[in-house]
Amino acid sequence: MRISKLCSVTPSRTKAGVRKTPGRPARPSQSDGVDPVEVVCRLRPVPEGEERCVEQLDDTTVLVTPPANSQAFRYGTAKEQQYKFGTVFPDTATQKQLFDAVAKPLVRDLLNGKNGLLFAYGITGSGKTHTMMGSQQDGGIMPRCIDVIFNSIVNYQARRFVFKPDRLNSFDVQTEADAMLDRQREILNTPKPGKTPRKRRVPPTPGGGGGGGGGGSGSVTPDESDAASTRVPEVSQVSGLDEDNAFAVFVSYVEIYNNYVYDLLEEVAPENMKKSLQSRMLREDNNKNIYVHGASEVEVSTPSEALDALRRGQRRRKVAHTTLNTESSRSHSVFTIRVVQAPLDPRGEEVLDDKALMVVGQLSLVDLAGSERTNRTKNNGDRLREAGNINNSLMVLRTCIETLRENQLNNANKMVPYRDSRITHLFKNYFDGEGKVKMVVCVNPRAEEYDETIHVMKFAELTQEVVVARPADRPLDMGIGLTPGRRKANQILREAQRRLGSDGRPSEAEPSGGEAAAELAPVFCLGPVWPSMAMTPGEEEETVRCLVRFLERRVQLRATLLHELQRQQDAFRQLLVKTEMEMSALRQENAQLRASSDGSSRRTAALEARLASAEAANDSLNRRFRELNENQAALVNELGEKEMLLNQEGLERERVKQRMKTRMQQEKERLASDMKSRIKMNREMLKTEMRAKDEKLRALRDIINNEEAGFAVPSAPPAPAPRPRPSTANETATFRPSRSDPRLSGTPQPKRTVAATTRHRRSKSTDAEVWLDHRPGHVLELATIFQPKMKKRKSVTKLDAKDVINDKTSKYVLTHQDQDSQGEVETHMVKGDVLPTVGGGRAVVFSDMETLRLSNPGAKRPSDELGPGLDYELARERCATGIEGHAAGKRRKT
Ligand SMILES: Nc1ncnc2c1ncn2[C@@H]1O[C@H](COP(=O)(O)OP(=O)(O)OP(=O)(O)O)[C@@H](O)[C@H]1O
Repeated sequence: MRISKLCSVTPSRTKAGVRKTPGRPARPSQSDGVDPVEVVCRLRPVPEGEERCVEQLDDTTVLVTPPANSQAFRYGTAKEQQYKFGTVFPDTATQKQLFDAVAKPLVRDLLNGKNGLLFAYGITGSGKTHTMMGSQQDGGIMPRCIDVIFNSIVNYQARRFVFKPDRLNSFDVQTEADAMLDRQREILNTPKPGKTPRKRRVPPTPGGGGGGGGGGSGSVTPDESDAASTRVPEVSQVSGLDEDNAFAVFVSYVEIYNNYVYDLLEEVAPENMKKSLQSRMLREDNNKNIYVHGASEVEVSTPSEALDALRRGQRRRKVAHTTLNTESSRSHSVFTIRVVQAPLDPRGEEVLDDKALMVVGQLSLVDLAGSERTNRTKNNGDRLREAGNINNSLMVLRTCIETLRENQLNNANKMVPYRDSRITHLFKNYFDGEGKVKMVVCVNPRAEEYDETIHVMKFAELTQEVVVARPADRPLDMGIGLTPGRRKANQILREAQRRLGSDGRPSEAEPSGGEAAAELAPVFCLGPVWPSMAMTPGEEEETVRCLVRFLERRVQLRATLLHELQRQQDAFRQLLVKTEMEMSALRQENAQLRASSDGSSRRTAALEARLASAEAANDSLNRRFRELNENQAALVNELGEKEMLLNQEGLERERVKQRMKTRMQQEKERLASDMKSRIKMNREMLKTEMRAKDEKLRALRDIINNEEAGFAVPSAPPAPAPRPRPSTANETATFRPSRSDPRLSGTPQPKRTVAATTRHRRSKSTDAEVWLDHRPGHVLELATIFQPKMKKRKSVTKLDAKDVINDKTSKYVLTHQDQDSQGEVETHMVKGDVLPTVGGGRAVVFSDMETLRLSNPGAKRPSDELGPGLDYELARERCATGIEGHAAGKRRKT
């Protein structure tokens, strides 16, 4: 039901001096058939010395000051703010004061057949449970409501099981016989005290009403019963109830945990106690009221039975420990009290069996779970999921309230998302105008709680701006023509019958039959009390006249009553006849309907079963969906983390690469410079070696020249040694011995009369060659495999001119032995061609030198110094340098 009217601002909301939130709309007045949601604020005590952020300014206003360590203060968005509520209860306010002001009017409404919703809202640890439950000695709203209800209906309670829930959110009236059967069944089903030693029945409280029968749910543990005995009950009551009605009280207790509804009063066998409860569905009854389908509704006849049910449910509530509050409620709990009343029959004896005459009032007392920040409570796993669900359902509650307010302000018809959360879905009827809504905002004034308290304050203030339609008064007097005072008349009659003996006379024990008659008088009286009949002399006539008048009035009244009786009897008879006729028609119709109803029932049962399985499937899909969502969120987080790691690794790899590059570059440069210096050193060594060898050759030439006096070999002055030049790969590959080197040939260069014999030429005339093998001094015979090949030769130790100057000798070889740098014997064979000179002489032109050397392969040779890592280019260069150094065409045999 949409509330379209908005009304003027109430004076209390526009009090001077109060800084209001800008743009706040006017609050509707109550004269429009609507009531605003009543919001009161309760501050909880703060330990001495702790910093506060909430102060009470007056009965309706609080001042919220941001502390320096709050987020809002840090972001610079904080400022002092005043909030106004219906009433502000200071931290010294008692439970009774709060109950009288807030909950008692709702109990009055309940007993008059109206609905009410009261919920406690606030952050974790702000005192919601304390406000709703309280302690044994100082009960909160819930136990006080129970006490006041029973205090008020104690004399008008229906017998147990007369009203029976029909499991479709309504009640049936049973006949006294059926109710008695149920009572007997209950007694039989109640465990015997001997079988359950840890539990015992609570004796009914004195004056506990005419319930009789005792409750099956009334068993408590000794501890609880002790606690009950120390309980201080609320003694007040509500007056003005219809005494001719019979009342019964039913309680149900459900919790909404992770957006599932559980029945906290579900009968569970002790062995199954630890199994989790089955979740329940929310359904709409015939009157479009939302209710928890299949939730247990327990009839309670005494406050202790009701409190026992409350405690039983609380034991099952999911209470988890968080770091904020050691006993924090992790679920929303809804304790619902339903009071059923129906008129007694004309005799004042039994309840009229007519559903239309029945009136049911409902009061829902809700302890919401605390809103909390997950990072502050360090929740994880299940607790984190709980926190998410709690915050989500509270968020939906806020959204519903905001949408309602918006609709009412703008006369719009936006859909209110009641169904987004179970808690709002369950409250839908209240906001649609089926009852009064009140909210107790519990506030913990500690400065630490500022950031969350401010959200609670804003929401609470906003809630006050929502109005709900005032429920129409339900006619408790059904206008069915029943005589008022039936209950009392019946009681008196019963009392009189009890006092009268079986013979209809007053029993001996009774003081007098007259007293009973006197008590009956007010009920069956035909007029005022009899006038005095004492005959005072002189006033007899007057007395008689007065008596006559009295009797005439009485006779007249009697006649009127008789006439009325006759009229009523006639009307009744006609009604009976008519009813009888209708009854027979109805019977026929009933038979037809029953037949079709059976079919419908079967179809309904099948549909119900399908619905149940669909709901179960839907439930599990929802659960799965939620799990998948959670998994997805977790995976997304994980992915993000992994991507971050990858990025970091990439960066690290780049850094290492860069470092390696730099090091490689440095190493390369170092090696290059190292190599250069080594090469330089080797070159120097080779040059030195070459110089030494040149020296030796020169010495050899000198020897030869000296030994062969008269041997006319013109010798040219030694030419300057050619400057070593850097060799190239090509030069190495196309190695040509420098036969023209004047240092070796000893041929006079300027004349150039004789061409040096080439090896090529030599090979062609090998057979014709006659060698002059010159071995001066002692030559060691070496076991070399390679031996000079000289087919024709003449060996001499001392050279004679005629050995050379003849026509036969064409080749000359000088064998010379030496010691190399390793101490090995090196045999040098300096070869030359014996060529005729133009003067008719003979000249030896040195063209080749062969070196025979034996060396130990294990011994270290100078070339090894180059090391294993010697670069090919470097080796080649070094060889080339060596060859270049041996400009005389030296060949090495090893
Ligand atoms: N008005 C008060 N007077 C004295 N003590 C109080 C008051 N309000 C709260 N407390 C104490 O503060 C503590 C926390 O209160 P309570 O459990 O009621 O918080 P809560 O809002 O229900 O928390 P949660 O949402 O976690 O269930 C309890 O020990 C309670 O006794």
